[in-house]
Amino acid sequence: QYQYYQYSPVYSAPLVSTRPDLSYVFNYPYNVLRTPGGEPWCPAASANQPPLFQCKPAIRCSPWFIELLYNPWWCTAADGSFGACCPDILKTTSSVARFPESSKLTAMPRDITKDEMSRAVTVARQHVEEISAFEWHAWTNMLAPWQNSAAYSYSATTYASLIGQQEGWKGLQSVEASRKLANVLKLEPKYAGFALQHLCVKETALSSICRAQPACNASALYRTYDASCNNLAYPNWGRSNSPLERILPPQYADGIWAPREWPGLPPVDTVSRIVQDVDYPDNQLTITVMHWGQLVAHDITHVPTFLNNSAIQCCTGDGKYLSPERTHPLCFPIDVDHDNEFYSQFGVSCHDFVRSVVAPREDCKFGYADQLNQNTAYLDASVIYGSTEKVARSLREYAGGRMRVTVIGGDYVVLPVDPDRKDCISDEYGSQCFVAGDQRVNQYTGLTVLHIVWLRLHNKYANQLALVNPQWDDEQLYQETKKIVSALVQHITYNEYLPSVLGPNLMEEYGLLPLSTGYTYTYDPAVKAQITNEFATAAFRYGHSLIRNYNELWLDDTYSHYGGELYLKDWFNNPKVLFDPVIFNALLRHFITGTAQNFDENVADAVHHYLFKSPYQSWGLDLIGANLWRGRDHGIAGYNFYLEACGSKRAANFDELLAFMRPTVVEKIKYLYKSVDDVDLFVGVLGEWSIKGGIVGPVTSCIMADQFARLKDGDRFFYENGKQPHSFTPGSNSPNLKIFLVPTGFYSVYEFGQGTVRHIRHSRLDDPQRVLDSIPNV
Ligand code: HEM
Ligand SMILES: [Ca+2]
Repeated sequence: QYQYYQYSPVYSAPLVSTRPDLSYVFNYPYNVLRTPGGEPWCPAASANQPPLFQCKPAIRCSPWFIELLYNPWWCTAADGSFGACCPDILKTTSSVARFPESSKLTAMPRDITKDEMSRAVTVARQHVEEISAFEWHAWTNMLAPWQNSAAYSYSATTYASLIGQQEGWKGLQSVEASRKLANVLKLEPKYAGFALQHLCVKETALSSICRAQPACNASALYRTYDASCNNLAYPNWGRSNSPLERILPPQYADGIWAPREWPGLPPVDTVSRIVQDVDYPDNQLTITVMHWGQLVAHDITHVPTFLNNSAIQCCTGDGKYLSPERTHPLCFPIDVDHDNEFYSQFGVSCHDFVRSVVAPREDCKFGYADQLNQNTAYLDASVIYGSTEKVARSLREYAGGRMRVTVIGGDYVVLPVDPDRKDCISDEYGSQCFVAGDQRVNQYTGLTVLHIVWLRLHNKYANQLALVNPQWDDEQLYQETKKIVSALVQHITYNEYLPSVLGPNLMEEYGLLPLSTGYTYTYDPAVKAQITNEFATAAFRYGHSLIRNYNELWLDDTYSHYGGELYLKDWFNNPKVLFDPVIFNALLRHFITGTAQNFDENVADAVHHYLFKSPYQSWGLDLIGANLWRGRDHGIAGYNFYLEACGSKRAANFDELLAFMRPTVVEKIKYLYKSVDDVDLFVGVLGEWSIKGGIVGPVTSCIMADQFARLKDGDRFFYENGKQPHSFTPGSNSPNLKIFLVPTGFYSVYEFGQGTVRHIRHSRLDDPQRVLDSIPNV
């Protein structure tokens, strides 16, 4: 029943390997290293034999989980706990910046006159006003998705916040003006988006759309709410509501913003139909790997969709096309094949889909469209605290450094409920939505549970800090706690999550492994810690393959009372069950013991056919189709181009893809795509062979490792970063200091982060009961 990862027969190393990997560590003759009594022991430190091995609490050896699984090397750690022998990481060096920004500026065919420029701007503005006017038309004709439809829930979790909307309308003006200019200059699509970058928006009537640079306080001890000023030279880098970065230039049909759509490109529904729901539980990963991935995704990226007065409707309630005059100009509905095995049962031919918000370009030049990231790009726990000052402030209690909570029955603590947010499905309790640092908190019950755990953890630490630091006021308690909590989120991600996904070799190569002791000094202000479009739109959506259809509910800690299943498809955008502590605890138990689905091209029906299904419908939307369509909406180039960017040769034909992708996928797509260059990037993400020791494949891991190297080396506040005014101080045994320092590497989350679900692998490395015991109630 269990599947092992499928490694490529041909291919097993990272695409570009410029530095030695750590595999020699595991060729170490460990089985000779035993005491005469047969007890395993760890070799002593030795100068000529780095890296040094040590017996540590097992969780600190989690980057080497796979090696430990096959070559168990257990020992007793100094604190008497169950330990493992693994290398010490004393220094990391990153090979980040693989994708140096290549200047693709092409010459302008001729100069443009002031008059032509201002005419283009005027026409663009008129066009944007017409779009706006449609809103009024939609409003008066009651054109909006029905509140109990999948389309409505989809919009509820993806629509733009107020700032996102404002930036979006600015971005739209710049994009529309670029389109007009490309027409005036008769620029070919291939060059238009580049040539126009010679022209500054600032010098036109649109100058007010350009974002100002905030003034920074270089000695500030804490992160700003919106991540501005993290990079002192480029204070807008990684800031919320700024444009995504790109690894490769886009391939828009018109060179500016028309979706990647040309003759021969197969409909995304046809491509999505190669995906099936086959139940292969993973033999190594708990379902927490899936959840943690989603939480990380929601910390670092949220590309919202357009919205004005209300949610935008693109199809009728029963999945048919609207007439053109009733279709919103920012709709980009998905065509469902008439012979789709699933949707044809319900006569569905149209899936709601709204285009992503575009932002004014970072340099405020004209040119191709870049999409907006509404969240802070840094892994700074914004998923818990918010990505803007307004949201962050609305979540604080303003007493004792704590966050607002809802307390039910005296001691059951959940997230605050927002009486103004009416977009969740819930009957018994009315429409009750939780609020958190990220807007998508209600998307799925499991995700909401993680939000609650972290909220409680914040308040637990704030209370502890207040005890040892009675002189601290609310502000200092909040900021110090937030600093510790964001350090934990980073540590868990780099110590436990990423090694599972990328494998230890790539972790080493990109300098991503947490140190065993001391600080890192790899912070480099030239590293741009923005999220890449390829990462958000394709690579990091790999996690959709790990989703399972249901959670098993065990009602007590001895796992003897089974309470049935909680089906994902029944609980989208509906947090109602979490008002019951029994369900909350049962879900946590499942996080620890339940398996994720195996990573492959099979995806759970819960998201492939029932995404955002409401209780009043028998079908939902298709996340796989949406991922593919989103890639085209963002103009993401084909998989083949990323093979090249990651250091390989482009595949000349479909057979050459077999070195990178599983034959089960290649055999199907070769009949769908005309050219191997057309294959959508997300198809490659799902279809690639796993790299050794990791989950994802060669190109996906290349895009992901680059991203997480940016988020480490480009983050001035990265928890391990030393020699900064805000750096954590090293650990100390002094009782007063112990709590509020996160000494880099000296403590693992195991010792420090009691109360977090940070349990990535199966029980070999950890004791589930201990994790459960440590989840704080308050
Ligand atoms: C129950 C689980 C999940 C559900 C229901 C879900 C649903 C969604 C939806 C509806 C979108 C927006 C699609 C679009 O319109 O483009 C999305 C985007 C995304 N998902 Fe998931 N997802 C889940 C789990 C995950 C996991 C496990 C990961 C990663 C490990 C992940 C990573 C992402 C990323 C990176 C995006 C793009 C976010 C952005 O930039 O706005 N998701 N997901
Ligand atoms: Ca963030």
